[in-house]
Order: sequence, then C-alpha cells, then structure tokens
Amino acid sequence: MSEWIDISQALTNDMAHWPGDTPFSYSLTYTKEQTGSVNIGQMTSSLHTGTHIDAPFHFDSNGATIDQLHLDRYIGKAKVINVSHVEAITPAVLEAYNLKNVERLLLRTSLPNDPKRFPEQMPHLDPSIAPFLQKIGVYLLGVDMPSVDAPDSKDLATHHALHKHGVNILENIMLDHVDEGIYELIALPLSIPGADGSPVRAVLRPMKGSDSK
Ligand SMILES: N[C@@H](CC(=O)c1ccccc1NC=O)C(=O)O
Repeated sequence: MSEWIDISQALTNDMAHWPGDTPFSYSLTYTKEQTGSVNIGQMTSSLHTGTHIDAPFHFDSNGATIDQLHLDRYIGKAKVINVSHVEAITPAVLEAYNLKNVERLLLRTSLPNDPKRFPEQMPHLDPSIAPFLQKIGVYLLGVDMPSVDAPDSKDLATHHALHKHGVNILENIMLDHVDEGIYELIALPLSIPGADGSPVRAVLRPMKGSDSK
C-alpha cells in the first residue's frame, strides 16, 4: 500500500497569512495542571490561511457557502501536472497535457512552496482556463499558491470565471515534493454553516496501476 503524501501547510503561529487578515494562532487555554485532567487548546484563524477551500460566498455574496459544497469533489482521483516552466497558465499551456477523464486537476507551479512567506508575485492563472476546464470535465482546480488571482487583484477575475464554469477552488496546496501523476485526493472542508471557506488537510496517494502521466 502506498503512503499518503501530505500536501497541506502545517498550521503554525509563524505561518504566512493574507496581508491584513487574521493570522493563525494556537494556544493552550487550560493546562493539565489547571484542569487536573486535560490540556485544552484553542485556535484563531482566517479561513483563508494555509491550505484551504474557497466557497463561492467568499467572492459572491449570493454564492454557496462551504457547508453547501459537494464533498465528492474533494475526494477521488486527481491529476498533478507540473506547469513550472511558464509564468502564465493558459488553455494553450494546459492543452499540452493528457487531461482525458481528469476531473480534479492540481497545478504544480513555479512558485516555491514556502508556508512561512506570503509571495509578492505569483504565476498568472488566466481566467480563460475556466471554460477550457469545464469543457474537458474538470470540476476541481488545486493550486500551490495562496490564491487563483494575484494578491492585488480587485476583480478576482479567475475566481469568478472558475465559479461561473462550475470549477471549485483549492488553494495553497504544497506540491514541491510531488511528482506529476495520478493520485487519490482527500481534501475535505470542515462543516461550518454559512462560511466563506475552510482550512483542509489535503493528502494524496499514488493510484495503483496508474502509469503516473
Ligand atoms: N481571494 C483569496 C483571499 C483574499 O482575497 C483575501 C483573503 C483574506 C483577506 C483579504 C483578501 N482579499 C482582499 O482583501 C483566496 O483565494 O483565498
């Protein structure tokens, strides 16, 4: 049996977060010495810190919230492709890969995956990939970047285009240690009724019998 590969960022008090947003923090509220029986922790965080899923409500006030998303999108066969040779990801770039029967697509980009550093610049994901992905049957896009749009984007064009074309968004996965290939993916959101997103523990396991490409 192959081992599961963790592709999530560890949640640490010194991890990067969206500038101006709520950092992650964990602390012990009560120690075992205080309670006499148990240690009890608490955490505070933006839902967009670390590896997370965006719900459409994040960028569309009428959009679905995290509890309304279909769980089967986040569990199942996924393909990892390495697009680190380009700075702009377009349909023409994606056309070079065999994406037949791919429903969940994870992009390993040129961005170094460093959980401690919020990147100033990231590769560009062109909004035109959204209709392309829908046409070939992809309904989940995962990226190893904090966002599918540039940090200074005002219109969030790629978020909106993906949503319009039925493609769900998984962000800030770690893929520097993952080869191209076919995997089983599990990246389930927490059930937080009404929420705009959720941190996830995202893991991959190489699919048995796949020729990896
Ligand atoms: N769209 C980003 C997050 C984002 O834009 C954001 C996250 C936290 C605080 C502010 C944000 N954007 C603009 O102010 C994402 O895809 O998670």
